[in-house]
Amino acid sequence: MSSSQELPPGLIAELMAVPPPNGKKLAYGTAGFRDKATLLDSTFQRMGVLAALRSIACGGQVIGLMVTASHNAVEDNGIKMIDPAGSMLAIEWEGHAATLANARTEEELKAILIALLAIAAPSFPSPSTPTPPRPRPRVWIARDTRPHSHRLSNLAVEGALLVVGGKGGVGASGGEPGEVVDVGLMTTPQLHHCVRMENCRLGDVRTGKERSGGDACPVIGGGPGWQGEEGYVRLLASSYLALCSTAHPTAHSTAGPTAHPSLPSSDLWLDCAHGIGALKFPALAAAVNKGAGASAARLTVTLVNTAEEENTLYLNDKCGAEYVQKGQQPPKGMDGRDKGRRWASFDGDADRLVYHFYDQEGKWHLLDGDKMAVLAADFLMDALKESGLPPPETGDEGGQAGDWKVAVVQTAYANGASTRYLRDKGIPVVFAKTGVKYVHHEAEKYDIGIYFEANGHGTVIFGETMAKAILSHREKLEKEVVSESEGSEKEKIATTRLVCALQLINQAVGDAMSDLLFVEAVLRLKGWDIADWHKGLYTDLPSKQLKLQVQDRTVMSCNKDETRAMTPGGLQEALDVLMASPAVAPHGRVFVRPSGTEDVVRVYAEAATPEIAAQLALDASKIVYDMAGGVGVRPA
Ligand SMILES: CC(=O)N[C@H]1[C@@H](OP(=O)(O)O)O[C@H](CO)[C@@H](O)[C@@H]1O
Ligand SMILES: [Mg+2]
Repeated sequence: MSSSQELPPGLIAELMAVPPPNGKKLAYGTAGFRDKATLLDSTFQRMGVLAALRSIACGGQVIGLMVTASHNAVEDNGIKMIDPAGSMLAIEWEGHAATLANARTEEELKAILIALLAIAAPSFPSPSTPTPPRPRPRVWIARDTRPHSHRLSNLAVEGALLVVGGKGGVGASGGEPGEVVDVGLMTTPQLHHCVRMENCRLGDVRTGKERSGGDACPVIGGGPGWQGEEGYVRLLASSYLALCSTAHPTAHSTAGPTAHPSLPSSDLWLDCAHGIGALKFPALAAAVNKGAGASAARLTVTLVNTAEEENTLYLNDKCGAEYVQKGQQPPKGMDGRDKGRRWASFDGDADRLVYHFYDQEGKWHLLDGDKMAVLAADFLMDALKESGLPPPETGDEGGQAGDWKVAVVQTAYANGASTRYLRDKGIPVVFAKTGVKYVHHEAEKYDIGIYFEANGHGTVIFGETMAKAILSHREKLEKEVVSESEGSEKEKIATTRLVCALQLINQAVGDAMSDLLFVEAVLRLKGWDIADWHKGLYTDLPSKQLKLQVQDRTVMSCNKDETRAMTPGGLQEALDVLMASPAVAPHGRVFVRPSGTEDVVRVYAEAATPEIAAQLALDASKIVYDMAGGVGVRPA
């Protein structure tokens, strides 16, 4: 059993010297800890400690810490942990994070730290099972461009060093100190990628067995040096270019977009939300254009709302994916002169993406996460059908390729029209609670799980069996004697498209830069520009989102997919009356839920017209205000 003697010397004293914020119960929410930056010193230091212990628990694999508050205003900051596979922190450790962050006395700190050490590195007292050597912990820390991110990142580094050792300290490993690397400015998805790839390269650190060279990752297959930020750029640029090159010969020519007016213009306007995307996208675009030459794959990007230096003060201010999607409005820097231009918006840490444009009549349109989910699902289902991929090894004869499990995961916020479109095309749709960890976890249950929350956070997850099947199918096709049949050419193109998608799309987490390249490639392959995409799939039902403050949002609870409020009693019944009214039925729907990232209750309504949707949202807000303890001015 571990005891306080096992704790690194001085650890408790160091943590007691930086107490948690008064009167605050910290929760590790959908996106880690997130609050006003001035309240988080203790939390950052302790997350450094926790990351080192998590690394020991994971056998010395790299654990990531991302310092960001994503789409929140600049005065906020936050920190979230990245597990060895580049995924979000295992849900069972979220509780440990909250207990450690909220510990106020020496006893509370000792209790949680000893418990964590026992989990991370159980010692076996009996001589027959000698305690295995404790792995050397490894922690990588990255940050976004907020003015306070660097200072807070240093606190996390110091916290990690208290456990890892270094600075002359003896690491928890008892032997030589581990490693704490400040990898500096990165987008959140870049750190997810770097953590995943480094652990793929390391192989099983317990045995020290390095993976054979080139096998960068069991899911996306071999490839020279896809580790690190440079590897990230190399992987995305090469797979984007390979995807664009699968255009059917008749559709594209190397003469560039002007050769085929139906092709999208290579011009793209990118609203960077004054965030990290402005610093990181140019390197990716340069790598793309180095390989694109004058071909249709070329990207001519105009950056708007940039962040020239590290401490931007206007992060997400009247711009960025959250502002555009929630407000259904163009970002600053865009106006009616932009008719027909293809615009995209990142959020502050470049893990969310939405598209938008002014049509020739000067009307502004949003293409949100639902539009990307449907574009991706359409494209990948067609590629799967045309690839000739053999059915999964189901053990019984006669399996059909249709046995691969593909689904689009949506949340209650998905526009009803998108759900209808997918189901009408025979593409399975399942629902999950709102929050990246819920939809990501649900998507992992499928061979291809597609999820894009309406706010633009999303990705496509290929299961390992599916990924291996796609890669070996391509290998088989490449070895086949070149057959002139159109069928085999079609199979090759479709299979290559699946491989490129597998490698281009960030498998670890929603990634605005990776998603943008995927959309740009698919638009080129379909010969669509943004107006074609907007009208080529389905027409959104008008919708409206509101949020209001209540005394205590935990009085509200919802059912499994958050489409109905379970408490407070009577509230859902009142909403049902609104939805049953002749003016609203049959398309109108409204739901309310407590936010997991802000101290608000969110309201979403959609209906046949913008006016009905707005009125429905307002009437629902009044019911929430009256029945769930609204504060401030009653909605009117
Ligand atoms: C309506 C909405 O956009 N909700 C967002 C928001 O969660 P809330 O629990 O609604 O605050 O932040 C989450 C983390 O970024 C994201 O996953 C989710 O989609
Ligand atoms: Mg974000």
